[in-house]
Amino acid sequence: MNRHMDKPIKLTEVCLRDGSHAVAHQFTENQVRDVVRGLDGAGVHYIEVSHGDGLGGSTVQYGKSLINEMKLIEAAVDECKNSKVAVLLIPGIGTMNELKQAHELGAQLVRVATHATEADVSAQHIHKARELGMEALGFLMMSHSVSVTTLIEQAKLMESYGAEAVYVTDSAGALLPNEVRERIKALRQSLQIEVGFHAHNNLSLAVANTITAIEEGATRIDGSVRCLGAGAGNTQTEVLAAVLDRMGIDIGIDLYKLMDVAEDIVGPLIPGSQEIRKGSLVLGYAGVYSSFLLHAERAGKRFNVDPRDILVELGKLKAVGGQEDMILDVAAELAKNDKVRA
Ligand SMILES: C[C@H](O)CC(=O)C(=O)O
Ligand SMILES: [Mn+2]
Repeated sequence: MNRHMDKPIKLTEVCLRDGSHAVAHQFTENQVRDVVRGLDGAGVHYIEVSHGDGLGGSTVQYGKSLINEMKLIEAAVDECKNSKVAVLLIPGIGTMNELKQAHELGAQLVRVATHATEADVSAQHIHKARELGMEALGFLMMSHSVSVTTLIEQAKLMESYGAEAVYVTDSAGALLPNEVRERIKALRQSLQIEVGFHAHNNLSLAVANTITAIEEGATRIDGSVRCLGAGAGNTQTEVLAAVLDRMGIDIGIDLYKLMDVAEDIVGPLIPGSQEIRKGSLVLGYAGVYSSFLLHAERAGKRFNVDPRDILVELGKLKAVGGQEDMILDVAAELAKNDKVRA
């Protein structure tokens, strides 16, 4: 363990939840079963399964799932021998009903996600999860967009509701290593509970930022094999596992087995490529919610405008998760302005 760590690192694999954005929520039950079997065999601690926008996300606004997420959660639980199944819930998108259903199907942990200034809406879901006997963690999205002081205030609210950890969630992949360091350090100094970190790789900093977070004492860490996640994806789990191994930090995962899952099972599911391309780079550069990428690309085609212009505008407007409808408005407005100029 490193000098700041008082607990072992617990890894949550998010390729079946954050990665749901990258496959437009089209995972099949067999795909989920295969991935979970592989991850469980490699010793991954938690495997998150839900629609990309969390429980209840299958809507016209966020994208319809091919298969009902409850069926996928049930299948994942069925495949796990040691790993625990986690779910994500954004209050208002997911409700108590979905939380109870996921729990009855065997999900053992929920991450209650709110925008970084809206922690107060997580109270009842955190309480409910604890009452059900689930682990309940807070997830402060778009953490780059608020001051450290605000982040501390919001994290403390989640702690007061009973959260057992709070994550600095870099939804836009916009945080620089020094900004990760100051956020994790501040939360570690201000909270009694564990601190977590969730990265996106839009500026190619996900592994470096995750290591920085660990150095500052974060013990709840997210990764996605082959970077399968929104935008340029998350911290590539198998790469992180190799780096941690080189650093002498044992997280109890079989590196070769994890590499094989990445190569043989998850790789073939990836529709495009998770390399950093102009769209995902602009997400990190302009500080835009990573799951907006595919929506912006579609809107760009529909209105014949450059998706980068849409994303930059959304960054200026400080759009937050849940405001996906703004993407079409912005694209339509840009198209109108282009016509006026022409
Ligand atoms: C619902 C989002 O996709 C949650 C997340 O993974 C993030 O904000 O990043
Ligand atoms: Mn994410």
